[in-house]
Amino acid sequence: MQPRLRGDQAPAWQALRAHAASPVDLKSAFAADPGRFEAFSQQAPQVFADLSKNRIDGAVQSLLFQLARQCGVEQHRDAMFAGEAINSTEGRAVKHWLLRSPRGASADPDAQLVHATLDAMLDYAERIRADAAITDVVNIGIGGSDLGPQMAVTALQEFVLPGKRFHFVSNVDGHELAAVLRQVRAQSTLFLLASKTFTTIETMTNARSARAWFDAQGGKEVARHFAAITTNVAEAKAFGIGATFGFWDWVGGRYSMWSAIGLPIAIAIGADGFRQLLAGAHEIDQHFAGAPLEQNLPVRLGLLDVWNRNFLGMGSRSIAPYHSALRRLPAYLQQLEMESNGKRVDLQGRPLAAASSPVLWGEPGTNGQHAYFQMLHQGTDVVPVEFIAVSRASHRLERHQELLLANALAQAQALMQGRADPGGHRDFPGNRPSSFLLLDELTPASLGALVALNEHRVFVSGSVWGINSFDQWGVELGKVLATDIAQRLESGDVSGLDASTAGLLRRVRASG
Ligand SMILES: O=P(O)(O)OC[C@H]1O[C@H](O)[C@H](O)[C@@H](O)[C@@H]1O
Repeated sequence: MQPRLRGDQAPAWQALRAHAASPVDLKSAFAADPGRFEAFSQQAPQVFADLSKNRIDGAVQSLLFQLARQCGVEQHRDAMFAGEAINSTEGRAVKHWLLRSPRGASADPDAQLVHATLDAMLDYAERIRADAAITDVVNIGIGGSDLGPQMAVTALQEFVLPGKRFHFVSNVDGHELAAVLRQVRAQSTLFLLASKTFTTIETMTNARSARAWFDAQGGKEVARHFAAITTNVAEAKAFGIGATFGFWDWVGGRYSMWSAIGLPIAIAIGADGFRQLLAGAHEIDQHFAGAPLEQNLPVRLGLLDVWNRNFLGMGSRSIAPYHSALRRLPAYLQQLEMESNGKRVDLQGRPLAAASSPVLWGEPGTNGQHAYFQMLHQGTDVVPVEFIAVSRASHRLERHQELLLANALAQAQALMQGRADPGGHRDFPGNRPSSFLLLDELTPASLGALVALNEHRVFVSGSVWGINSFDQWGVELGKVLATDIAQRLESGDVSGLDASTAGLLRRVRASG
């Protein structure tokens, strides 16, 4: 692939800077243009998006599309879908999209393998679903081997098979595993050991402790109670596990819920449900691959993220899902965006001249309103908010859904409009941007689409920033140092350590 132009070196960047010097005032923009909502909203597969409450106008939007074209975002996208090794620092292709490509739809050489593994994984999931003796499924994994399955099983609780409980153990903190082990019995529990590398210290420690507990409980038939999901099948076999499901180095951890890492989801919602999740994501893949930039929602969202970050100087984005089942979505999106785009050098290893990933954070609405929305309305920092709402509820309780949706709409309106009050304390400045994503219903398909939409928007902003969104070297140093410190905690040796680490280590040992 041709080297691409980094966003800050593209001609459109300077033109956007000029526009940012006199940015849009939202209230006057709505007053001046009755067509603003139509112009800045769109229905994409499964997801409707209203971007009109962002501080953009037609000129900014078209410059952003120029920026994307000048940076070669389309060629970069096409290279990903062609299976090129765009994860250049690891020399890997990026093909999570292939995991949701329907049988026969892709000519990629790995397509058959993907479907054979998917079939085997879904068969296994159906067998576990039919096995009434298994009442508890404990997923042991961290990062991408935890957040996706946990987020999706939580989000799709309405679709979860009654009679099975799902637990997620990620932290090396033994309190987490101990709390789960107190609730389950060896003979009725299935442990899923999920780790792309099968070397992650948290997961291996939890896996060994779970296995020791199982043996101590007199657990029989280990192969029936432990399964593994990994790209490192040899290591999993060495652990003495029965069923092992593989995936491949071209699936990034944070992009892996579509692979066998999704096994807890498949057990929870069944093979058909899992296929719908994949189908929803595939709809967005096709949209991203084929829609013109001007009507391409992941492109529009990714460019908006660039605009807010680089031109309006907004350092964070708040995620506000107005559906309590989406409560793990902010955590999921944190890894997706911040591990992908939290980089400070470009593809050639040169320091970036412009800011990259914002900080993502958030809690479900309406809870957040009673906690930190104060800051969103009146704080000194302007934080763009992404509202995610679902039109139809799956419960029949009266009034709740209307009130929930009314609050989502009202918060977006209040951020935009503000309210003048010369008293100071009661003054709302307004002109605070937000986007509003709307799903008709929360289903496996719409969740799949929502997640894929976010994957691709992260691709787009990362592409404009000229970074590798698919490596994560920044997590390595802490892991190496923790291994050294773990040994020192045993031995008490503080030689060569900085004074702070040495002092803390002594204190921890003295009170431990
Ligand atoms: O699936 P594993 O190999 O156990 O990795 C689990 C997680 O840990 C790593 O440190 C990375 O930061 C994540 O991207 C990854 O998802």
